[in-house]
Amino acid sequence: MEESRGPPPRVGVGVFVIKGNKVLLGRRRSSIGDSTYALPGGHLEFGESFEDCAMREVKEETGLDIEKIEFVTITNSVFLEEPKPLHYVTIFMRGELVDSQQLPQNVEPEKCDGWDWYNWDENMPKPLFKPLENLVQRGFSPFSADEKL
Ligand SMILES: CC(C)CCOP(=O)(O)OP(=O)(O)O
Ligand SMILES: [Mg+2]
Ligand SMILES: [Mg+2]
Ligand SMILES: [Mg+2]
Repeated sequence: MEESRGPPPRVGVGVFVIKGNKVLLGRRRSSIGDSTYALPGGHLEFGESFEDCAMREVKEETGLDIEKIEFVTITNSVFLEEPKPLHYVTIFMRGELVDSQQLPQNVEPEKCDGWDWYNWDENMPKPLFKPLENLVQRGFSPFSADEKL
């Protein structure tokens, strides 16, 4: 049995907040993926559904209220370049603004440099957070996803 080279995998939830043909991204300030561009999202907490976690994390981080939340895809990401090795399974969800005019707020400036809207398939900011880069590498689009849990 191979000895463990890091802590047990944890579960993250990343949320594609969709506005027209754009998605919301922010540059992380974190021990994990510092200075990389990521979706709003975070750790799945005890007893939470994927939908509840998506709604909570988006609200906590951007102040946005989202609806029509659905599963889109999943990644299995091992972080070996971080200060300590980490392993995350990330559940990706998609949601739409309840109020299409609502503006994102940078509610946790200690964790994020700020939020902005980007076209998914062109001029994406770099570098992307590893789980998101994994999706780009495999040609994923949140606009055409039809993967089901
Ligand atoms: C590392 C990632 C895949 C899961 C955790 O995301 P996060 O660091 O944004 O976590 P929180 O928003 O819960 O602080
Ligand atoms: Mg969070
Ligand atoms: Mg987060
Ligand atoms: Mg959290």
